Amino acid sequence: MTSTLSIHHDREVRGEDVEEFKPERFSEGIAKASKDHVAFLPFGWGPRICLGQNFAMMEAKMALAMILQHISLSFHPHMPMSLHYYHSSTSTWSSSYSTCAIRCHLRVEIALL
Ligand code: HEM
Repeated sequence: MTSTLSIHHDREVRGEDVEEFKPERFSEGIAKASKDHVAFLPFGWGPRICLGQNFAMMEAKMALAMILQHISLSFHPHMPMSLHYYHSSTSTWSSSYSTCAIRCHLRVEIALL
């Protein structure tokens, strides 16, 4: 049985900062987030791969969309911003997709209900 926890915390593959919360490590896609592009297996792999993978991803996107409806985002006027378009065919979740990643600092205002 493969240990997803040890794969996702392998310093040789992910670097010494593996324990740090750095979502920007995925800014150029899953394939470039580590030295081994197949070492990201949140839903397992092979014949016993998670049956709810697509459902879980859809739910996560819906939850994020619902949260974002109550948050106002604006670009920070003094922070640099870079915009990247990339295309990947190695995603676990889709055979092919195009994505735009904006690396910037945001001001977040949350509207309390
Ligand atoms: C973020 C959410 C989820 C994560 C990270 C996740 C992750 C996993 C992992 C790691 C496995 C084991 C795969 C393996 O043994 O190689 C698994 C199995 C499974 N998951 Fe999920 N899962 C999630 C959500 C769901 C949901 C929402 C459902 C159902 C609606 C679901 C149904 C299943 C089932 C039925 C299996 C067993 C598949 C089998 O043994 O053939 N999962 N999941």
